[in-house]
Amino acid sequence: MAEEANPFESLQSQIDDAAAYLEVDDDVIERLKHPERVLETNLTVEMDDGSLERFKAFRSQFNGDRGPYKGGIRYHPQVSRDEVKALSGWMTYKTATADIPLGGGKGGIIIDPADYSESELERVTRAFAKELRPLIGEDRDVPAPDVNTGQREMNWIKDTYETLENTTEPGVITGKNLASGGSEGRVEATGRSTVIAAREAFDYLDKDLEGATVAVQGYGNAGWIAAKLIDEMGATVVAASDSSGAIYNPDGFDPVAAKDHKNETGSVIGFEGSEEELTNEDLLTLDVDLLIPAALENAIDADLAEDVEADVISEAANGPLTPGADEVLAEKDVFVIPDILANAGGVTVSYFEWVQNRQRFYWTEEKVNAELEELIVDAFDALVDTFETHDVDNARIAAYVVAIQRVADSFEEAGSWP
Ligand SMILES: NC(=O)C1=CN([C@@H]2O[C@H](COP(=O)(O)OP(=O)(O)OC[C@H]3O[C@@H](n4cnc5c(N)ncnc54)[C@H](O)[C@@H]3O)[C@@H](O)[C@H]2O)C=CC1
Ligand SMILES: O=C(O)CCC(=O)C(=O)O
Repeated sequence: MAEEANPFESLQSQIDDAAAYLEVDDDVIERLKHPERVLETNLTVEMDDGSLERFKAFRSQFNGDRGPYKGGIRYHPQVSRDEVKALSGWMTYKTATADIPLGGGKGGIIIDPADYSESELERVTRAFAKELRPLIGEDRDVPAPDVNTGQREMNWIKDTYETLENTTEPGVITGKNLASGGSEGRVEATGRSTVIAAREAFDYLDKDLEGATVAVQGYGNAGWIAAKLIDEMGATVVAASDSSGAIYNPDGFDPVAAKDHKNETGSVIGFEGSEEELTNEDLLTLDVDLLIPAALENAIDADLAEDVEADVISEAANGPLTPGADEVLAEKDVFVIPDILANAGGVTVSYFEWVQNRQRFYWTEEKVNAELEELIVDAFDALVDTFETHDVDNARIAAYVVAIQRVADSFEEAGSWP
């Protein structure tokens, strides 16, 4: 029977796996397995035809021991309270892995944006921003983009917040466009860290990235940029997918042309550089050197993991492997670079954006990318160091050992229980 993974339970089991290697008090570990608070709200919004529609929305503030809560806002029909809680926990351990002074949060609205006009989406977003207003702020909680949200939504949230607060506070949200106080390099940052981490893993495993074959599941912000950058590093992108299916060419294709095709038609399907169309499942089990899951949670469960043939997986998505898949892949010696490191580029450049907003002093793209490179390489080195010294089963556990220790240290150094 296929493994049914609740993302929040997956997060908690990842924490338990790592806690076994740590000398952190059980009560502190238990605290670090739950969000500090979760907002659940209903947005009632007027549609273009004058009718009213209700949307359930959430914001989970998981942990603020190391700094303001930080994490994206997702628009998707499958958003749920448990998914948002899990994503906010993963943010907590991601900011700790990258060693940036932020906590973890996440938000989401249960909505399929494809069903709504731009003006309806603007009203939904501004309604959510009103509900978020008492919770967010540059020193409290700083949202950002995630699945199906981007600069447009971030600009609306910033504008609503600043209007209601009668202030200018661009650091209340990141992932804005440049004219609204965004950072150079933020759009590319998630894909960039995914490939920097892959490059470091290939180096660590003594594998050649030049000519290595790559499959990318999900061709949105994270996936397509990862495809473009890994191609620039000399690897060959042979497969890509989106929610309509997958394209494949064993000789490789131009990832930018595939993206242009998706922009024009709405999907990678039908791209002229493809030799064959595959199902999404076929893509995940291709015999490639590197697999980049860049869509949603639970893409690979224990059953499917048995058929995975990639040597290295770099998780651009959050939570793409179930705990059962992790076990199977560890037994098969597949090197999995966990999401909390591989996709940490997004929040790291969000951190740079927040720093620039607060200083009102903006960096060049070269500076952003150089600082990002340094933090991701340092995080990878810390992971490898723990992977080797603690004799853990997989790289995810190593990343959590490092991250949980950092969060626990902040909590314990701040004082005692209330
Ligand atoms: N945008 C960001 O800055 C960050 C995103 N992430 C994670 O990366 C993942 C993707 O996010 P974005 O690229 O921002 O979203 P996006 O909305 O730009 O793109 C998502 C892509 O996944 C595809 N997709 C959906 N279901 C699929 C399926 N079953 N099989 C194949 N493709 C499927 C969609 O068609 C779309 O191309 C998510 O897990 C997100 O949490 C992580 C860190 C930061
Ligand atoms: O940029 C950010 O603050 C968070 C991005 C995000 O939601 C993620 O890393 O999953």
